[in-house]
Amino acid sequence: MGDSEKGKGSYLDSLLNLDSLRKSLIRQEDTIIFSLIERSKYPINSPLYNDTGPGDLSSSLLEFFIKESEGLQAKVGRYASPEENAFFPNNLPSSLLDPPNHAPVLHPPAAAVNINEKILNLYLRTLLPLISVEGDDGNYAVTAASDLQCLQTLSRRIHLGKFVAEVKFRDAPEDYIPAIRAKDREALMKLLTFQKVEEKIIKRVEKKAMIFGQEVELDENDNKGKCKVDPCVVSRLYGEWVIPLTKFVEVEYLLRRLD
Ligand SMILES: O=C(O)C(=O)C[C@]1(C(=O)O)C=C[C@@H](O)C=C1
Repeated sequence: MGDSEKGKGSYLDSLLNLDSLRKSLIRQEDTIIFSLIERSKYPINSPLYNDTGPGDLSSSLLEFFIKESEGLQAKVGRYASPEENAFFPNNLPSSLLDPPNHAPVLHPPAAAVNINEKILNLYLRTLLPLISVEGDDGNYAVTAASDLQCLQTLSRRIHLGKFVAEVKFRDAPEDYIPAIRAKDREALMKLLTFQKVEEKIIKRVEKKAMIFGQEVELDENDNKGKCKVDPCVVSRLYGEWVIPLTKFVEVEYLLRRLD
């Protein structure tokens, strides 16, 4: 087996193992928190989000930026990965690369679950005002790039729920199949919930936001203790949106698992 084959084997194994998926979710907390810290450098820059952009642009400047960026990334194979979901999946160009030659990990009809519209609305309406200050510094390109980074890291984390659901289903099909057949969302939610795991995550992300967002000074007395992103916003983000949306993806995936 060549190096690339070995790599593929362990990559697929890691997507079918609850411990390694949870490790990946923990590592993604760092990426999400750093992306929020980056976005908080810029003010809201609201002209980016106006319904119509400059000139004859019929969408917001941010939507235009996301569509064009996704088009470019699609050509380099981003959406050939089952972990990636586009915000504007219609009419994306094909990848220039050969498709991956391993068996799909996810159940094909269920793999199409995509809740990015919800994530985008939540980001724009609720999260952005909590992490950026009022104002307009005209830095629209870097602000849009920063928005896209936040959106993609959040989307990746939340949609990893499909893999978590697949592993849980494979581990105990006899528990899940009756609830899926009965389309019983509540029973599915109960089966896939681990309260203790959630409580730990919410505490950990608050602590990480406190540590990652500190001003680092050589003289400890100069550290005023102000964080770049409010740790309470990060724990709220996880408790009220990230974890519930991940669970929503898990349920949506499972409901299609027997199709
Ligand atoms: O770790 C799991 O079992 C998951 O399903 C992921 C997750 C999460 O979003 O972090 C969601 C539901 C569980 O209650 C715990 C954690």
